[in-house]
Amino acid sequence: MSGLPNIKIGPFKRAQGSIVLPGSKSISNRALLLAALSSGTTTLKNLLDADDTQVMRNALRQLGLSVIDLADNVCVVEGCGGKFPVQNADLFMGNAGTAIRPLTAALAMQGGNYRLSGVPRMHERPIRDLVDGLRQVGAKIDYELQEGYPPIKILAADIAIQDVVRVRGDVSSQFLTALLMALPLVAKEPVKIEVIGELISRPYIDITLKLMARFGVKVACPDAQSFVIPAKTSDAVYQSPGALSVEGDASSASYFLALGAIGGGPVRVLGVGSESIQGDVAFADALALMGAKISSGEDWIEVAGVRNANGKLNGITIDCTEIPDAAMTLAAAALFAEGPTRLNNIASWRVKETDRIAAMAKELKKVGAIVEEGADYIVVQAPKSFADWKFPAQGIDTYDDHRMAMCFSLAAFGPNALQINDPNCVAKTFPTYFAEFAKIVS
Ligand SMILES: O=C(O)C1=C[C@@H](OP(=O)(O)O)[C@@H](O)[C@H](O)C1
Ligand SMILES: C=C(OP(=O)(O)O)C(=O)O
Repeated sequence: MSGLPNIKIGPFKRAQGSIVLPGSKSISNRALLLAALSSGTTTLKNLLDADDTQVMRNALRQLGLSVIDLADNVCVVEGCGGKFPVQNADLFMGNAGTAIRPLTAALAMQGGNYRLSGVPRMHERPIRDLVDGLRQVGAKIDYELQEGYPPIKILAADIAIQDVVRVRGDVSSQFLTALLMALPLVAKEPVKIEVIGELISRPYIDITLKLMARFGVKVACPDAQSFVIPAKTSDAVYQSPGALSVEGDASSASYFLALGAIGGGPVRVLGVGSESIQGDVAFADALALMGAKISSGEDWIEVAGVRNANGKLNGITIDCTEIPDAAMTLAAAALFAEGPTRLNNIASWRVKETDRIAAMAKELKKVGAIVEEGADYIVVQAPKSFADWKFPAQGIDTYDDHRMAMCFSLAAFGPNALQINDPNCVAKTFPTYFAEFAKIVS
């Protein structure tokens, strides 16, 4: 599909089948970094092969690590025991938040000189709260173009660990994740990280803590806003667990689960289920609230149509602060619901791959939905009947946002075929999305 300007899909009526999910982006990039920082060799299984995890792998290789890709998404990482072999590097981070933010923090602990940059949109995505946190322990970081945004330069500095490091958590949880993973490298004494104000996207912090524990570092959480990192007892803080299997991606699952509701199902996703450590599995609960028939096991979730006799979902009002990514799928599923769907607490959408609230609103209107947007919410009302759907002759624009492309594949269950522009942007987290989609729709 590489480079295709657009694809035309649908109209479809049925979705049925099962899909083996690619590995979780969030777990893959954390596991790669922790494996690199640990002592010992780690064999990562079911690692996500996509743009976001390739930029992390390439950066680690540039930093002097051995990161070897084997067949079947197995990757072997030779840990460096906390000190990267290369102390000067210019690293390209694409548009991967889970790469640039944690790496910035880890690099700031190294005493070397590094530059991190990305695609133009990355240079519009905030990093100030992380830089402010790192400066509290003596890190020297300069903004190259615009204050508060990449590209950034990390300059060699002596890190002087403090008892308490404060960080804001209301723009992105990735800043806290980055500090949590990096500060153990230098914590001669226990360090408390205090979150100032609201902490959004909390389930991603739980992923961070669970993975750190797998690599031998246990963080205490005396209250919801405080995290205590233990004092290091040896130079190599992180210990390789030997092998680590990456779960399927719960955000990627959301598109197929929604298809199982609007296309009758059953559609089963394999790789995430009741045992998942990812917050986005809660998408299934939101879909159940909309009237979908859901069942699940340890590592699978299935959707078999909807409970309503008319075959439609119900509109709901829901707080999305814990499922920022899968929440986009709810906005698209709302095209097949009776009554409005209101998604609250989604301000962070505005600083992700694109301004997702604006992009969603604009494209949903193109197919005939009635949409209201606010600073931190969106309300989506489906076209009243099939006759009220509009046909966007120029297609649906995707804004270089993988989730826009994947969400709008759902809209091919309306009355018209649909053109999706620049579908290849799914490569950020799910390069084979449209091939997998084609296998289950008719
Ligand atoms: O830590 C992570 O793996 C992520 C955290 C979330 O970002 P925010 O914390 O910025 O909401 C999420 O949207 C992103 O896709 C992955
Ligand atoms: C927000 C996302 O990505 P990132 O990790 O770049 O923040 C996303 O995948 O939806």
